[in-house]
Amino acid sequence: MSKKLAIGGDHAGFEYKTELIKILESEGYEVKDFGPYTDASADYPDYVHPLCESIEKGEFKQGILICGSGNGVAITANKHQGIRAALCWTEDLASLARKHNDANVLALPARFIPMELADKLTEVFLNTEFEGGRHATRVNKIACK
Ligand SMILES: O=C(CO)[C@H](O)[C@H](O)[C@H](O)COP(=O)(O)O
Repeated sequence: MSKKLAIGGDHAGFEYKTELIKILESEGYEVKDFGPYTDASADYPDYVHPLCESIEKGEFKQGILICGSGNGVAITANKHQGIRAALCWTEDLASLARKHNDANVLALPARFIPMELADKLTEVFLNTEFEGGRHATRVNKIACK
């Protein structure tokens, strides 16, 4: 799996995003931060759309999006045909998002999980492979175009 990664969110995810970038870079990931760059109130679509377009263009294989509940970023990301964003709050969900759904974006709910769990979910997501097989048949039927 590529060590290049896209990350973004909104003000509610800013602190976790900052922490995750530090951790990921210390692990050798090249992380592009799509913002926001402060914790001032921000509109997550302004950051989510550019990140998703970048993944759709092939500049990144995977991304992490963080907002308060994770729903705003996930809903926005999943408007993109090339994006499969999964909102995860347990390790099993993060693992299944990769194994069964080939999710390419992890959506994290910063206001509902501790930072240590956000880190763990990210690790599981980035280190779990898609199982393919029957799941590939289904995943190939997701996009609408
Ligand atoms: O969009 C969201 C809900 O799905 C995110 O959780 C946002 O971070 C949240 O709505 C931000 O709320 P705030 O009151 O503007 O801080």
